[in-house]
Amino acid sequence: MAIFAVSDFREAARRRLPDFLFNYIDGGAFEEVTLGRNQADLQSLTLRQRVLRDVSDMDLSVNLFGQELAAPFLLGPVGLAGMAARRGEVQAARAAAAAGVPFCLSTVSTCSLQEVTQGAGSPPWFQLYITRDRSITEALLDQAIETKCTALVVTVDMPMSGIRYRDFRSGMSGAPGLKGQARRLFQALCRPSWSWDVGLMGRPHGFGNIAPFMGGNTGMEDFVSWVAGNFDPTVTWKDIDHIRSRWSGPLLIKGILDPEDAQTACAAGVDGIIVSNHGGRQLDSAPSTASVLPSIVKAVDGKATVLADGGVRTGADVVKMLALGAQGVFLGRAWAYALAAGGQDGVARMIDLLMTEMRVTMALTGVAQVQEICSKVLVRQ
Ligand SMILES: Cc1cc2nc3c(=O)[nH]c(=O)nc-3n(C[C@H](O)[C@H](O)[C@H](O)COP(=O)(O)O)c2cc1C
Ligand SMILES: CCCCC(=O)C(=O)O
Repeated sequence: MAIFAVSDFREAARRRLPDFLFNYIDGGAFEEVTLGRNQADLQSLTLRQRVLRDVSDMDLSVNLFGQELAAPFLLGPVGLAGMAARRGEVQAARAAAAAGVPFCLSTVSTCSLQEVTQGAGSPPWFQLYITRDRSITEALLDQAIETKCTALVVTVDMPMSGIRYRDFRSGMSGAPGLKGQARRLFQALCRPSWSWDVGLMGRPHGFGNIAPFMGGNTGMEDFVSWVAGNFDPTVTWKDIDHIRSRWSGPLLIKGILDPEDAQTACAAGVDGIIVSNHGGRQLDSAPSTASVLPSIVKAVDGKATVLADGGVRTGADVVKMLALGAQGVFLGRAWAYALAAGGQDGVARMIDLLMTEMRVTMALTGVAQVQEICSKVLVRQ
């Protein structure tokens, strides 16, 4: 199908992926209220059209943590994204490296940190989950240090995995044993081009970084039960202090949605905060990220770099997040859909598309430099 926008990538992904995988990527927690709010609140913001301001000298580049980015967005951590296409995270990381934007590898990727680093020719950012068995967290942290990852993102909004009814309904989880396997196999057989590309059921992939800790188990239900058993409800700010003492590079906390938590994060010495509700996959009925971003930027008061994600599907959405005070934006589903639809080329195309949309949006709002984007590009409501 012809692709012009991220919404087309989503439709192409829906057609190409087996049902359980598309719904895992596309879905959110419980009734998906927050998932809907993220996009709806961004869409409800009105941009201010300005004219006759010479916007010919356009520059999208930004510097984050001493790293030069070609555009103010990056590919955020998406677990199991690698199942969307053969050696998927390597393909996405290559597209990101070629475009000059960072790629952040999830703890629960299908390709390992080593494979992604070798495949892309440079180390990615690494996203760390703190596991119940802290020796796993330590081992992952050691790997990130050895690999010289360019930033560490500690995700803190998952002391417990959110409940996603779509995963139950599709057979991704909640249908253990043969029944679940048979359902997923049937869905894969209905998607021959995906099955051919990734190998039946993504089997050759394994579960990258966590595979060594899964005791030789390689099935989807093994993954789901590993996750359920290893996410740790005892996590506190002390764990962040510990990670801060071990990690000297840029440290970001992902999953902040409250100004008080943002201030505590600054006091813990983090370099960056990612305002995120995990793409509406954790606390359903939590506010959209766009709605809380300005109050968090105010609370942080320049003590850390504030990034944001949630519902970003267009270049205009990126501009809006920056207008609300973010210094950079993480993409989630946008790149996962593109990877599913077209592998490395799909992700490259998606990045290019967002850059083009940003340029046009900036030109029509009368700004040429990313640094000029501020609340003035929004119509006050
Ligand atoms: C399929 C999927 C898997 C995800 N896995 C992770 C993960 O492993 N670690 C993490 O920190 N965030 C994860 N996230 C959350 C994303 O990093 C990001 O916060 C979210 O997708 C942003 O919302 P958006 O997809 O609407 O842009 C995942 C999101 C999706 C859609
Ligand atoms: C299943 C939990 C790990 C991946 C993740 O963070 C997500 O699916 O949102």
